[in-house]
Amino acid sequence: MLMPILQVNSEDIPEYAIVCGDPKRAAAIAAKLDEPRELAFSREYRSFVGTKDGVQIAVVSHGVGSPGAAVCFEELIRAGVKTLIRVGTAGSYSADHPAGSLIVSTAAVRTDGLTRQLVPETFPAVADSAVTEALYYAARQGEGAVSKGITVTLDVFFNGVEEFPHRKFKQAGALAVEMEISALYIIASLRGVRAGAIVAIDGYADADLAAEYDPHTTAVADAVHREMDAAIAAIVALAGQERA
Ligand SMILES: O=P(O)(O)O[C@H]1O[C@H](CO)[C@@H](O)[C@H]1O
Ligand SMILES: O=c1cc[nH]c(=O)[nH]1
Repeated sequence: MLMPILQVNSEDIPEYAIVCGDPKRAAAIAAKLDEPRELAFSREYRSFVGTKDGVQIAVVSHGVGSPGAAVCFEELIRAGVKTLIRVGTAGSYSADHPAGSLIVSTAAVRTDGLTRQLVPETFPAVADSAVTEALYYAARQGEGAVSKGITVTLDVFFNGVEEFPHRKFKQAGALAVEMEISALYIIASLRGVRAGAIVAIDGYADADLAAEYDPHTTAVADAVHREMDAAIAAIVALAGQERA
């Protein structure tokens, strides 16, 4: 069956998928797989499939923001994906997590517009525990700092006249902010599949992003490569657990 927006055939989509915002990052992740094959490039959604240690993995970009990303997650699940891992970037809430460090997201604050139109506001956006543990273990095999904790999903990147909500979420224990994980966790829960996410810190959330945002430093690029490797290794480990 052809997925109308991703333009991929369900026959080509395996049970495991890595998703990320940037189509170029999707190509870089696919290049780490054996025999990668591009399936489609439709709108912001660039789709590949390849294998690692005999496990078939799809890699698909979802663009920026929860509504567009939700379309990607929904079509992948309809096509047969049972485990999704997001490999993203995020702004840090503290000097404990500087640019170049990694955070595995255990749950997401739902400061997005999409998920409140899917489930009640009291419903939590939580990662699958097995996926989270596999990601955290795999990430710690690489060099560099890795933490796990709550992340915030927000629709706003460049602020307007309203205050960002970062101060109160930091005080409550959140570690970083990005733009799609709550959608991933809520949709995974709704559709009965499992999901997890890892993000590379690319700066501080309370910086003036319009003036200072630079996700193209060597430290960030290295962290993105470490999180790509961690996601692939986590999927190979999860597939091994399922076979056992
Ligand atoms: O690096 P990605 O995966 O795109 O993630 C983050 O970067 C984008 C903002 O620049 C948003 O999509 C945010 O969630
Ligand atoms: O949403 C995002 C993503 C990366 N960095 C940020 O500061 N915010």
